[in-house]
Order: sequence, then C-alpha cells, then structure tokens
Amino acid sequence: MLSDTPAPASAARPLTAPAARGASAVAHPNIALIKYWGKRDEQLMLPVTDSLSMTLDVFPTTTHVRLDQDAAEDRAALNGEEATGETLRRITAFLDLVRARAGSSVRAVVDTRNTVPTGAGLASSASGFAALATAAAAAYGLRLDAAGLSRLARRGSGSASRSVFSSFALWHAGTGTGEEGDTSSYAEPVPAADSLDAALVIAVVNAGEKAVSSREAMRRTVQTSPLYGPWAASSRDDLADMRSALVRGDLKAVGEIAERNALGMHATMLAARPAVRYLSPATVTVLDRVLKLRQDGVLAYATMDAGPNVKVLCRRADAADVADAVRDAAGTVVTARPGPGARLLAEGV
Ligand SMILES: Nc1ncnc2c1ncn2[C@@H]1O[C@H](COP(=O)(O)OP(=O)(O)OP(=O)(O)O)[C@@H](O)[C@H]1O
Ligand SMILES: C[C@@](O)(CCOP(=O)(O)OP(=O)(O)O)CC(=O)O
Repeated sequence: MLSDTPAPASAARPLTAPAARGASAVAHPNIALIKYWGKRDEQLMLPVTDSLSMTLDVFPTTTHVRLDQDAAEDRAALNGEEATGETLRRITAFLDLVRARAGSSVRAVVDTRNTVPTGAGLASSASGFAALATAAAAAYGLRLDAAGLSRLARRGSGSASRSVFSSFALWHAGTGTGEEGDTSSYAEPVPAADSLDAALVIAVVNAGEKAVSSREAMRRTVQTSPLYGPWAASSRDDLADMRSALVRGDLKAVGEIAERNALGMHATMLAARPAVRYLSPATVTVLDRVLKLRQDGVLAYATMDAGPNVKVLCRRADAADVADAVRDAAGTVVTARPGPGARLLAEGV
C-alpha cells in the first residue's frame, strides 16, 4: 500500500521483488489549480513549469495488470473495449518502461475502467496512468517509494504524477536534462489548512472525447503561441502565491489564483497557430453563473482543463448552492472533495 510519506530508501533492499502474476490498483483524477501546460522534454515527460492540483474523491479508475508468459504482444481493454491506436501505443510504451526497469520481457494483459468520461478534459489520463503505474509496478515486482511511483506515472501522462498523492500535490518541473531531469521531476504532497474546506463542483457540459488531445494541444502551444512564454513566467508567481494561500486557508486567494492561471492557459492555446479552443458556449454560460455567484457574495471560482467542462472551486458549505446555480447549463453536476492517492488493491491475482 502507498502512503503519502515516501518510504525511507534502504540500501539493503533489492530494487525489484519477485514479479506477481498480476496486480490491481485504483487512482482518482486530479484537477490542477496551477496548470501543467507544456513540456521541455517530450521523451522524458518533463514539464516547463511546476503545477499544483487537488486529487478528487470521485471518478476512480481501477486497473488490473496480468502478466502473460505466452503472449507476444501486450493487450489492453479500456472500459471493456479492446484498446487500439494511440491508447494501446501509450499503454505498451509505458509497460516497456516498466519491463526495462524490472528486467522482464513478459507481456501483459491490462483491464482498465474509468468512471470519469475518457478524454473529456476531466483528467482520465491522470487517474488512468496513476492506476496503471501502481498496478504494473507491483505486477512486475518494482519496488518504488511514493516519489518513485510518481516519476513512473509521469512517463505515462504528466498529470498522473500528481494522482499518486491524496489531496493537494505539487509536481516539480525538475531541473536539468537526462537522468538529472528525470530524477528531479516528481510530485509530492503540499500542506493546506483544514479551514480551507474546499470542494470542486464539476459541471460536465460535454462528456464527449475531445478532438485534439492534451498532448498535441500543449505541443502546438509551446511551439507556436506567442503568449506561452509570458504565461509560463506568470505561472511561477502563481504557484508561489497559491502555496501560501493554501497554507493560510484563504479560499478567496486560492480561487482567484486558480481562475487566472487557467484562463491564462486557455489564452495561450487560443493564440496558438492554428488555435486550439476547448471552451464552448455552455462553458461560457457556466463562467457567467460563477461570476453571478461571486456578485451574490458566494466564493466561487472556475478552472477548465483541455475540454469544455468547468470545475468550480468553492467552500464545501456552498457546494449545493453552486451546483444549483450551474445545473441547467450542464448535463451532469458532481461535487468532489479532496480525495485519496493511488493505492494497490490486490497483488498476485
Ligand atoms: N484508464 C486509462 N488507462 C490508460 N490510458 C488511458 C486511460 N484513460 C485515458 N487514457 C488515455 O488518455 C487519453 C486521454 O488523455 P487526455 O490527456 O487527452 O485527456 P484527459 O486526461 O481526459 O483530459 P485532461 O488532460 O485535460 O485532464 C485517452 O485517449 C487514452 O489514450
Ligand atoms: C490541461 C491539463 O489537464 C493538462 C494535462 O495534460 P496531460 O497530463 O493529460 O498530458 P500528457 O502529459 O501529454 O499526457 C492541466 C493539468 O492537469 O495540469
């Protein structure tokens, strides 16, 4: 089982354990309050900026990895359907990394189930690769502390590095290149005052799969958007302000910083060539409702990822009112609270 506290490194302990026949794990999506948008190394999955998120207590992904000594290729099913194309390629590339570290050539059968809509800007790749990293590491007998698991999950999807941890997590961009970059880029828990008592009201305006993946959109933004550099620079200040607002339990400041950071990220992609636009008319309707809530004295702030869906940060005590205010603009409204980190469910099965 994983805890938020990294296990102490033990020189005497071997790096690998005997491979289990299989393992299953669960992980939850996380929503960034300071966004990750842009890589400085695509192969090692090193980001340009630090990011900070809240892991949710809703929408778990459950993943089972079974080693198959007789198989010539990896196979995977996502939500009961055989994975193909880019999804299978990402899973296989990830398993290749795990195998290389474990010194194994055995293929695997992966069964993964999301309860969050897949590829809709609701962090399915975060819960998906955090669960896969946890299950695959156990199945192949890799012994990893929490930071090591976060580094591994990062290689599947950057945002997955943060879903290893409960509640609020900071993913360090890291420094340098090669091994130094790889080692220095991982997530860890960050403190937040209990008095913050935050909730995220998730307005699902469209659960459909996006046309442009986060990976492609951020690549295009870094390469072509004149606004990218200024946003990345301001994001560094946002992060410092966010950390101190969390510790103070200052929900107003947390919300203001999160909202400006997210709107800035969307501005960078609107200025990309060609532009990437995830926000839809329904998104804007929800943003108007959030503004109205604030005018009425409710602390409510919006953040959006690579999709049209809006997550409204508010106090837990106000969550029901916030949900009521956005319900008619969204198909589904789900209220989330800070949730658990990734964890192993079973080993050897
Ligand atoms: N459970 C899973 N296991 C493995 N891969 C997954 C899983 N869920 C999603 N993915 C992969 O992640 C892709 C979606 O990633 P993408 O980052 O574009 O969207 P998202 O994570 O839903 O949204 P966002 O990045 O904005 O939060 C899917 O098309 C699929 O390839
Ligand atoms: C907008 C975001 O949700 C982008 C997440 O991007 P991904 O982590 O899905 O991208 P890859 O690393 O290429 O897999 C912001 C965030 O979660 O910080």
